[in-house]
Amino acid sequence: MTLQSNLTVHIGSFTLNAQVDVQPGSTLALLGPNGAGKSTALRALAGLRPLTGGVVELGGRTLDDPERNVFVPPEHRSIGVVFQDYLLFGHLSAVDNVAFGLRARGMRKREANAEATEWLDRVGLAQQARHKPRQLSGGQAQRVALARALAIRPGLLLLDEPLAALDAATRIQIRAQLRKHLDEYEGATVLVTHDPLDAMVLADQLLVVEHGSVVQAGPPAEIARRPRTDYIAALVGLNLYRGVANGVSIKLDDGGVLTTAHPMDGAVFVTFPPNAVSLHKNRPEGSPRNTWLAEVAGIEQHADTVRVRLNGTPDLLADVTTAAVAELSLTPGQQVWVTVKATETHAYPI
Ligand SMILES: Nc1ncnc2c1ncn2[C@@H]1O[C@H](COP(=O)(O)OP(=O)(O)OP(=O)(O)O)[C@@H](O)[C@H]1O
Repeated sequence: MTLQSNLTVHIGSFTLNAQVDVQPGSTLALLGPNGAGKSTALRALAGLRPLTGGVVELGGRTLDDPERNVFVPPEHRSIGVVFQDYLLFGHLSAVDNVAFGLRARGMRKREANAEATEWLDRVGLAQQARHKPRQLSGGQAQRVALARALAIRPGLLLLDEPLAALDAATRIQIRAQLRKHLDEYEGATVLVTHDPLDAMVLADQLLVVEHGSVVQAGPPAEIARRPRTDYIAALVGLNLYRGVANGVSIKLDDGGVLTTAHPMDGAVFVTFPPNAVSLHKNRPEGSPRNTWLAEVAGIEQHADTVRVRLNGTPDLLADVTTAAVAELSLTPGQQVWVTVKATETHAYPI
């Protein structure tokens, strides 16, 4: 079913305002920092938090419209949910958990059990059908919850941080399986995450929410290539600036000038990846056009690179090797020369 919604929710001083539309067979990820309003959006769609304003329509049916006094309670919406806070019923076996929604919708016990068993088989848990939730691993419980949500053949599937509680190895495995189930699922899916990798792997569309508002929407690759806020740029690991282009020269709004390879005019965003930055003790000779002096503000060790935060005009992130850190004997407070080739920068209109 197609989801069309315009969500306005007030909670105390917080306001969520977001348009969330998803086509059948498609997955939209809501991505954003803590407290942005992602879970609030999901709860509003599920009917667990009534709208203050706006509308929720699923398959042409109005589920919530405060202006017209329409509110369909959660159990009467064709919506399957996998939420962290009520993953499974502890006293029911895996198969009874999956059968629960079918029974609640009037299916006879034997039929519901047969369907539930099929669903458990589909998520690879036929052997665990009689297990209680406490006898399941985190990953298994997650799959039972997914089977329970899908068993009712909902028009809309809502997943709140479906992989957050899993350890790193299980996460990779469950992420791939979830992708497969979402590919097979014919309804619309809305997924909440603050892990960009989950969003990139699982979703066809991203909606980035900050402070209760949508700051960017589009396909994941497009958002990664053209981030519009610092949060998104940091998430996808890019340096991002706003400025005004005059040919290949871009005067940055917060100070500094960058040279880019392709001439442009007017207000632009300009980005370059941290691994395109070189650091030097002395001003390099015959260096690229983008050369400036900056001060090391922080050094963080990542898997196989070191991310260096630098204050300058402009500030930036640089990814360098451990060897380079040692060679430059980088320490916070130290001054270094920064270079970025014009061909490594990417500018696009605002
Ligand atoms: N029951 C509540 N009472 C008061 N404030 C609330 C309540 N639920 C949410 N909020 C506030 O609403 C805002 C949005 O919260 P929400 O849980 O939707 O964010 P989120 O993006 O899902 O964050 P997280 O990633 O931390 O789960 C926050 O500022 C939060 O403090």
